[in-house]
Amino acid sequence: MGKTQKKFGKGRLDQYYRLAKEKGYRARAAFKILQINQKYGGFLEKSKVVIDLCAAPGSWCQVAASLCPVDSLIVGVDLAPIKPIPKVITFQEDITSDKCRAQLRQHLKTWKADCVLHDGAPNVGTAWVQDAYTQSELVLQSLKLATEFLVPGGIFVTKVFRSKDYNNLMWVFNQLFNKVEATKPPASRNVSAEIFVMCRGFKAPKRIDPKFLDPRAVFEDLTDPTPNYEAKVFNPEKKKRKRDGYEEGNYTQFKSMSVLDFVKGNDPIALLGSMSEFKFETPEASTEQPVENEEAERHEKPATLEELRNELKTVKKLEETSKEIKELCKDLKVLGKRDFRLLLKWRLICRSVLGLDKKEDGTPEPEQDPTANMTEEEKIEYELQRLQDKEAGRRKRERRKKNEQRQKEITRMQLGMLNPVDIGIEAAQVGSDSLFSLKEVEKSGQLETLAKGKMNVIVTNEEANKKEVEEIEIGENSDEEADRLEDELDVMYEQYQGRRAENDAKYRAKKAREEQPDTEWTGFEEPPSESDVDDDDDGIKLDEDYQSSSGSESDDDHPKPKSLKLLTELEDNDVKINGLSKTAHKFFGQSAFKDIDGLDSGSDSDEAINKIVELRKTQYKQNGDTGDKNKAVSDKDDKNSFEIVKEVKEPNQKSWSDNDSSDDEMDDKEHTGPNIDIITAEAMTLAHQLALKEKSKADVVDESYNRYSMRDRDGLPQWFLDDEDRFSKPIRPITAEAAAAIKAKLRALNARPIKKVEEARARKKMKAARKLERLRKKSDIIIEDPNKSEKEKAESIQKLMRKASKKTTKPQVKVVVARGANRGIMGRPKGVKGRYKMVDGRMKKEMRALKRKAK
Ligand SMILES: C[S@@+](CC[C@H](N)C(=O)[O-])C[C@H]1O[C@@H](n2cnc3c(N)ncnc32)[C@H](O)[C@@H]1O
Repeated sequence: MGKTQKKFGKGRLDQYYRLAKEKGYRARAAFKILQINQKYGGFLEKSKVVIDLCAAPGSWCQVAASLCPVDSLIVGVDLAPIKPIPKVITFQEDITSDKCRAQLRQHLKTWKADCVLHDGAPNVGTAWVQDAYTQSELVLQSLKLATEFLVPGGIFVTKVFRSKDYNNLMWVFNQLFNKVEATKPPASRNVSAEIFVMCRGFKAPKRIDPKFLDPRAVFEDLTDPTPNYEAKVFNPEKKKRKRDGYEEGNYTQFKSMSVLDFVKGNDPIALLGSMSEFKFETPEASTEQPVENEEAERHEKPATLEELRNELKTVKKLEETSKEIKELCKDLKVLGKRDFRLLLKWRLICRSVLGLDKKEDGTPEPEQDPTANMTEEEKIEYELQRLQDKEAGRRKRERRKKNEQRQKEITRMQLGMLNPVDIGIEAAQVGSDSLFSLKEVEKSGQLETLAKGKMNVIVTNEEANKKEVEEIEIGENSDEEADRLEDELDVMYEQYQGRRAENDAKYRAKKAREEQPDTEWTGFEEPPSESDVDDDDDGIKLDEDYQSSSGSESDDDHPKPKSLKLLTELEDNDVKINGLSKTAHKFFGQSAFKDIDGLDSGSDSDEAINKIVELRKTQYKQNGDTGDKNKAVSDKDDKNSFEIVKEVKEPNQKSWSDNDSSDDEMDDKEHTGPNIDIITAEAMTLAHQLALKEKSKADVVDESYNRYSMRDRDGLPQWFLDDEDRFSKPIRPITAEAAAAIKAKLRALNARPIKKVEEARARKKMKAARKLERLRKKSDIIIEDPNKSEKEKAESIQKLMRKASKKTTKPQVKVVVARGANRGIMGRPKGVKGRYKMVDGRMKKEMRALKRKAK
């Protein structure tokens, strides 16, 4: 594929771009210096020595060469190589290096420059590694060279960017030049932040204060010679939020602050989101990144250093300030939602210990018993309210837990994970109360001990209860707050995803794909009726997949409502059908149990299982006898598996045995399943293995029960789940044959002629056919001519054929490249006869670009 050059960025194909091409300038930047030169009285025409700093590709040098007096000296330097320009000396060097200065000196000898031009911009050349300087520093470096090489009264033209350094630079220019003016030539795009500064009348002082040319002094010291950090801590100035970049004076990504600021601050979420570290130091010691301390501002009396130290001591001493909390504070950027929640809970504790907890409106919370001033009746009411709130909180937690459980169950059902545990025994009971529940261990505070390997420590019931009570108490106070914060975090993540979707088309496409239901695994699906497919949206389809997995009988027994929602379906999960739990009922409702009558009538399970075994045996026999096409893929299947049961093939159903040879006979029209094209080496490997019977359907199903499929997603933050989905997936083996097959397939695909070629061929064929037709007609007329003898007729037809088969050659147009002696000439180039066409390297690209634009 040809590399298409981006020509539309910043509207590259503007008039100056075209004009530069026309005039043979190497860059449109040439017009900037032309316009500056024109505005300031044609200083280039009077300059006998010109230095062009950061000159590549060389358009400013070209302009200088054309405008400066004939015998003038023009020297251009750049990090990137510059192709030779007549009358210009160029070399490749970093303008900030001593080598560059030495080389300039060598070229200039004893002369001084009338004019120093500088159009440098870091990271636009090819030498990325060396481009370490910022624009402002580069300007200062060029000024340094200018001061060394300029004649008194000389001119310095430089490019600066609108930034906070702009004023400082202007200040320095004004110290060294008589007239300093900023200008933006029309050729400079409005969208660009660049401005050109015209410095005239170099003062050429005998001694220049090195500070003027020292970036540290110019960009920092001038703005704030003696920063008073202490003042910043105790009387933090209100900073304006910079929505368009880094905070002023803060260009580092790593931000740390005192943990006290976090505890006392009003917006813990914002701090958790923006900071990298909370230090266990007083704010005094962590002044590198002064932050807004609104709390301190709100206080009438700012805390003294001594008070801060005491507060920090108290916080450190707290039992809750565990090792884990300290660890979490060290790197906030890697924390997950659970960690944030821990930190926020811990913050609330610290706040209550420091007596900082205040209501939103600022009124202090009553510190003593709130019922102290109440009447007996009020006390009872208060107590009732408290208990009600407590109960509501408990119910809310329970509800959430139940929902999570339900979600888990749905996922299991969707994955087809039906095992004895799920039949009759609801998975809910296995979750949190199980013996090895880490949550329980964590709650009882034994996680650390377990992690160290001391398994013999046993928690007494009393201790565990005490801890639990404490936890609940803390939880109750902060639960609402934590819920709110959790919701906020979720919203923030959603917003982030939204922003990403806005900017990233690939991401949007991926999300859209993810939202499509997975069509490859149809499970035990019944063929959906046409109306179902047409009417229902994705959500309902999911619902129906789920429904259909319960087999066709269930359809008869319980007529399926059209828009049955999944949640409503599961809400009455406890309902018993035919003495079985709903899950069990669904399991036995699959088509595998279709022919077992006893099941529906509620016969006992032993009887049902006996029937299944019986049925399996007969099916097995049948398969063996008749060599049934639909027999299970492998005979070495596990004895207990149901694969061996003859599959009732529905016309629309696509099954694993589709790759059997019998399928060749299947009518294509009938086959309405998805036409799956094998495009990955993994899939091809699997297909080979299945075709060669190296693997059975059961193996494939078995393999799908891996550590990735049983992933517990409950309570995990979405960002984490997203990451897991991206990176934590099984690596399927591929064989060399499969890889070769896919490669060959792709090669064949690439070798296919593109549509245009195919069309051209067809046109050619059509023309030939038409020509033949015409010939036939003409020869018919000749044959039917009664006035001609047979000989004459034969001659005429032969003549006709000769004429038709004669190749018509188009007159050749000679292509002359406008290079060397032919460059820029008008009229016919020397030694060229006949038709010719002048071309240059750029023309082709330009024409293509124009066509593209016109399109
Ligand atoms: C906008 S281009 C200059 C265009 C030039 N005036 C022209 O008309 O062709 C900026 C140039 O600055 C150069 N540059 C950036 N940092 C440099 C450095 N430290 N030393 C020398 N050249 C540098 C880049 O290599 C790049 O070619």
